[in-house]
Amino acid sequence: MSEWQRNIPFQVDIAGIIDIMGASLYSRHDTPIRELLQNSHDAIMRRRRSDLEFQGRIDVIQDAEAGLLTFTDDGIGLTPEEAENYLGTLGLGITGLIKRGEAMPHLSQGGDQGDLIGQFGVGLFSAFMLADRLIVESRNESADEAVRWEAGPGTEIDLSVSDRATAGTTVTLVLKPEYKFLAENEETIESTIKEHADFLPIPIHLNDSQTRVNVIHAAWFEPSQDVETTELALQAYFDETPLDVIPIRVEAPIPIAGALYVSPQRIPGFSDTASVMVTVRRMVISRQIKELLPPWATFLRGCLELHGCSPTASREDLVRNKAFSIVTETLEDLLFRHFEQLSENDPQRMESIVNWHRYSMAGAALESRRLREILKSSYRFPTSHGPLTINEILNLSDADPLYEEEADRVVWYNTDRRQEQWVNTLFSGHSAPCVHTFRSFEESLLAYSLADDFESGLVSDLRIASPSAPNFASAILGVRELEEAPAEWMEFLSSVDAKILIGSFREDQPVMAFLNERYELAKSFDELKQRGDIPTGFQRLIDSHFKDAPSGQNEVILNRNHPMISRTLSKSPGTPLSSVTRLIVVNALNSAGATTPKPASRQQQEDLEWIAECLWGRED
Ligand SMILES: Nc1ncnc2c1ncn2[C@@H]1O[C@H](COP(=O)(O)OP(=O)(O)OP(=O)(O)O)[C@@H](O)[C@H]1O
Repeated sequence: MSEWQRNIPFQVDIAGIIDIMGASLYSRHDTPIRELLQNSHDAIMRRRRSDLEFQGRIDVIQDAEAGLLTFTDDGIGLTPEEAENYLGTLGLGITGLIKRGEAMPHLSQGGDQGDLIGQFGVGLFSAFMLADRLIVESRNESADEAVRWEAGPGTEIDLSVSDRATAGTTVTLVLKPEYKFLAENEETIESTIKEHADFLPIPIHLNDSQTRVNVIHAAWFEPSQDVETTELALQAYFDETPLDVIPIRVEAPIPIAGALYVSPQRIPGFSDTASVMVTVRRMVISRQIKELLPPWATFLRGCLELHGCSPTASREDLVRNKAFSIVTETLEDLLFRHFEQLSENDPQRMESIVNWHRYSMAGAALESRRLREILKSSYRFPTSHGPLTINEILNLSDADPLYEEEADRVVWYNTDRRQEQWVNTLFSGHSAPCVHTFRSFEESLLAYSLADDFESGLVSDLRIASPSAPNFASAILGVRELEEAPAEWMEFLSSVDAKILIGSFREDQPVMAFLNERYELAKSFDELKQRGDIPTGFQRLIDSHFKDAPSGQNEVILNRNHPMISRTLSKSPGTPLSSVTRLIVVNALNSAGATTPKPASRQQQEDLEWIAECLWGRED
């Protein structure tokens, strides 16, 4: 067996790499345009270092006839050696070397001042996604001659002398047939430039037009922002009227600049799609960076420059690194402070913001105590006493020492929309309100907000407005001597599917019926479940809701003070009068909004026949 060892260089199949870039790295076909604008930007920035007055300019020219798209800048340019070393080496670029502090001193000119965008040395190659051939003609400002560099994705590179007279670089894309439209359609290129480079601090001109395509200036990036100007700028740029503007300028622990605003658009459900635009060194990275803002702030829009964050290689997202988490923490704290101050200084505006985005805020407040504190004075619940904030509800809910020994405050709530009117009537004579929480997250928000108070030593009891809740019957309904009905009556009334209680009321009513929404809900879900109609994700949600708050039952109180009921109860079930009572009970539940269970409907028929028979006698 012969022994051998060889040292071979890595082989890179450029055409294959370009395929990968197109298919996996970049999600859009216009990415190479952004990359080339970025290279021009970096070259101009490097030239500005030696000439602070230098403004620079980028020109994009479409040549429909020849199928060419060219990018020209008057930046620092490349020497023939630099073109040879850096243009044709995937993964190596002067920009990246400068940023990493590895560049020769004459290249870095004072080191990275943080204004260069490139870093990976792959951007130029992305042009092969669109082009069969790429031609770079460049002249370094202090070089004796200009250079021409030409290559196709799988070809050798041709280097030659160029007759370019001025400093700068022109990159020409000989477009693939399927991308020829990029040389023809002006609007496409214009919107791509705006999409990515609207705020780049260098004018970009298309097809020799006098006016630049990009806006460059945005009021929200100004070092000393004027809120009103920022508001107008946001309004014009995002085409909506902000409900509130939050100018942002943080230097430490990480620089964040820009402005956010409360959108007047309602965000459906608990959406997690943030729509804040992010720039890094003014190049737009994305209009939808996820997880940047806290989950409760989905109603915010705006634009932020995150100088300290690193774009991913595709430059369509940010790397989730330490800097990113510092930015998210800083932003969350800043937003909390903004809304806390707004609650103090302009409670009405805060209330209207909360009202506009109430469901996303209430849902998110379940996860955040600090947000709950803000909502306590700005989130209005519908109550029997009109819309009230939690603070107002608490102020009105002092416990009556006559009935309550343990609780300092008792907050009554109702979860069933169908009994809203009825509950409002019951509470109208009381100083304490009844809070309507028709959505389960509102019920949880109320419960969590009361629980937050326990730490301060206040015991607030949250009770559902139903006869089984302690002291409801006595304190609110004025029902005395409430007790469960004897077993024989429970049995007799079992088909109505409700808990049967007996009590004495002041009013001249035979029965009172209370619905329990959860019970009705649970019944409907049970039916759906049996039919297999509920998607598993939804089922899990429902199960957890019922686990946290077990379903109760509808309830009926028979009034023993009512002459007919007292006569009925004085005998055993089975008399015609007891059948009349059963009909009245079903009717009371129906009037409250409950549906009649099937066995009760059947029984209704039998009850009616039995009563008729007793009235007229059996006809043979
Ligand atoms: N218009 C230009 N003017 C001057 N030099 C350029 C120009 N375009 C490219 N270069 C040089 O070519 C190198 C490679 O460019 P490329 O776009 O591949 O990578 P990059 O810009 O360094 O990094 P990234 O891939 O992150 O954009 C750059 O670092 C720069 O030195």
